[in-house]
Amino acid sequence: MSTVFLTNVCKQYDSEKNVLNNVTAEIQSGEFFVIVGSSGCGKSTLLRMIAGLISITDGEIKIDDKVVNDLQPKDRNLTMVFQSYALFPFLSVWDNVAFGLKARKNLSQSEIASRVDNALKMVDLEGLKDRKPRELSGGQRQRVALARAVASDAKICLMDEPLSNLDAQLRIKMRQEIYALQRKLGLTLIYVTHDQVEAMTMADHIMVLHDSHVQQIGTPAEIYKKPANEFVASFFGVPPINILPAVKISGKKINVNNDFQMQIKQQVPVDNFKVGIRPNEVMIEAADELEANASIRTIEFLGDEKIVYAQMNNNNIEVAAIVPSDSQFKAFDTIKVSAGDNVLLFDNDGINITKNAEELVNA
Ligand SMILES: Nc1ncnc2c1ncn2[C@@H]1O[C@H](COP(=O)(O)OP(=O)(O)OP(=O)(O)O)[C@@H](O)[C@H]1O
Repeated sequence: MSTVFLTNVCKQYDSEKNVLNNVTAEIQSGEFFVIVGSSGCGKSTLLRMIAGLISITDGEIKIDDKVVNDLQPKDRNLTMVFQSYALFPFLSVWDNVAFGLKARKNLSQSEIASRVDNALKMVDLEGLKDRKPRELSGGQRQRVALARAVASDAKICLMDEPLSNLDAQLRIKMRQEIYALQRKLGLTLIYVTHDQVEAMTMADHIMVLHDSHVQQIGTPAEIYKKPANEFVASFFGVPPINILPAVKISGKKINVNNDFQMQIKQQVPVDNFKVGIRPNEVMIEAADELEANASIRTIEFLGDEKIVYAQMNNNNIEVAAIVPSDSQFKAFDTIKVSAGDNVLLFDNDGINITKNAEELVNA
């Protein structure tokens, strides 16, 4: 077992403001847990506190039933993979992997050799064991860092943006390799990234950090379909969800951005609010200037589909719509924008006030 419990963890560096406030989470043994958020939101700080590399200002970190607040990193039974790989340039691949094991002083030569050989086999690097890091590609260097984590035999592995130095294709490949390795070894993996696609594709659970606070913890599907607030809704999805101001007309009928009216599935408890419409829920049709409520600015061709970016008539708001790639829209066309009823509703503080899909069935 290797479950990590965070309870009201706070961090304050020198300034008065807390970088992190009351972070509480339970990271289950054997799960792939992703911490995501924009640059500077405190992801690395949180990971380093779990590792024991920096102290926590307040709160408690527990691994299984042991409070580890004051334990040295080496006594926490975890391993860490950094963005920079942290390899020794003058040591071979084999020696890089063996280094941490030799430093422990409690392992025999043969135990070390068997662990290193096994780890290199796991990450498919047996053939390159005598090379120096400079003789490896970025992906291979990343694999050496992974082999080090595998050889350590720790059940908790912390990774800080491990793929950010790799090109897009290699990132996808390594993503799959890390995922497979995590599953095979049953590791509790805590993985930091700012990349929402990495988070969505790999995580069992995602923690979204913003503004020094946890915004939401949930499965990828929960985070995408039932975002806690406007920030979370906007963070996930490419292109991002469209957010437009709306007012209630009567019952379930609303006016969106003073550009179009629509029927939604629920009553809204406030008169002014916001509607979130994913680009695949936006409908557009050609319209003459009298009928139109938007005009097309640019179109991006993506192969099977196109993304149309249109300027709404009111409030200078741009809306993105996903349309089939054979549709004939072009820049500067005037169009009529509308939406299906599968929308999210946010109050003016950005809190999601959409009723659950289950409730909507009977609403
Ligand atoms: N040693 C330090 N002393 C003072 N402030 C720090 C220190 N380390 C980080 N910070 C500040 O704490 C905040 C969070 O930093 P952190 O590196 O944890 O963010 P991050 O989410 O990992 O960002 P990125 O994605 O850019 O790496 C930032 O405002 C940063 O400037």
